[in-house]
Amino acid sequence: MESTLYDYETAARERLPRPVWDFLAGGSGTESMLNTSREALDRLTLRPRCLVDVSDCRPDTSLLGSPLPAPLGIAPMAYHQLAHSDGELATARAAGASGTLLTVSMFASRALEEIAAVAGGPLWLQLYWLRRREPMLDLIRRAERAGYRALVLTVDAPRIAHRPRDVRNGFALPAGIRAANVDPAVMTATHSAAAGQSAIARHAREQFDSSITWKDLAWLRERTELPLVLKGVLTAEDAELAVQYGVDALVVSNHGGRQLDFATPAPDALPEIADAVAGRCQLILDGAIRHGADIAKALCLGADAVFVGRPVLWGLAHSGSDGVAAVLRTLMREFDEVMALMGAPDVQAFHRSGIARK
Ligand SMILES: Cc1cc2nc3c(=O)[nH]c(=O)nc-3n(C[C@H](O)[C@H](O)[C@H](O)COP(=O)(O)O)c2cc1C
Ligand SMILES: CC(C)CC(=O)C(=O)O
Repeated sequence: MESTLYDYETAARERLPRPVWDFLAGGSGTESMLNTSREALDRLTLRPRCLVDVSDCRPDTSLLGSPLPAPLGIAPMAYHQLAHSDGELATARAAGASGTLLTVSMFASRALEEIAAVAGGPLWLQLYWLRRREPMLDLIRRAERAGYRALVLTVDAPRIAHRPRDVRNGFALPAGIRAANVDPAVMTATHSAAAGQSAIARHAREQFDSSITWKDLAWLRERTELPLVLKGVLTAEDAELAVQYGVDALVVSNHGGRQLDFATPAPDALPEIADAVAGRCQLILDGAIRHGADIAKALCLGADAVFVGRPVLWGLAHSGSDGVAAVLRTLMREFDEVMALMGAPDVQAFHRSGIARK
């Protein structure tokens, strides 16, 4: 197996058709944001403590009541079948092998129930807010019945941003890959794009409800008992509102550089958000998590856990379920080592004093 996550990236780039690679790897606008979260994490150095008993490091934790083997989950990503024909089933099997949390995208290419049948770890379901609310409520009911443990509403995508690679490639979903869980009547335009258009962006323009506000969140809150997570929050102001509206966790995220160009890099936004919520809801950081040390840095900045995105798709493209399992194992092995060498025997031992800025 490969030794770092970047080895899987190389393999995935070699294996995948160019337009698919560009869809997975690409960003919005000038693509300036593809690197900013990485740069923000790289600016942080770790401040280790010595002579701490680390003979029995405990990386385990819990998110919204679900025990996890490490403060690590899989970010929601659409259409895993683009990377491997087994799609989300392969991802769920790999995540389940270690009990890792998998967030299933609203636009998963396998059925929610099929994914639940093979998953050994906790599952959350991510939603975009559609103009037609019934298909969304239908999905929520199905997720509740299938044992999903939380809903993740993505709030940084009232529309899908201009992504130049997809536009250049006229990106549309290949035949045979589709959103397996959403009423086909709502999945307009995903399989054909005129030159100079992205089918994904056009679909979102036709079907996403860009008029929703905090009031609608209250409407959603009333319709499900599942914990509610907002993904894509980047300011203390919105974090405060989220707490007031009864949100249980936030994913501090700039959507992997795929939405607002020139947004605050998520690691830079995290401390003000952690200060604002002061433990009233749990916090997850996503974007550019590529090494176990990034998990440690996120915890020091105030996160309870991180989500990893593209590396999971690299693992899928490399070797399906085995590749995803290897990506997760690599991150956990690296985190375990960082814990020992940082003098942090458990996840509570990470504080802001554990990092310095270069
Ligand atoms: C191919 C792809 C598809 C994605 N699909 C979704 C999605 O359906 N819903 C969502 O909330 N975020 C989606 N995201 C964003 C991820 O959840 C996550 O925020 C981002 O990928 C994290 O950055 P990383 O890839 O650098 O780890 C997607 C990202 C990628 C790369
Ligand atoms: C199908 C898209 C709406 C998902 C995606 O590409 C994204 O959220 O970045």
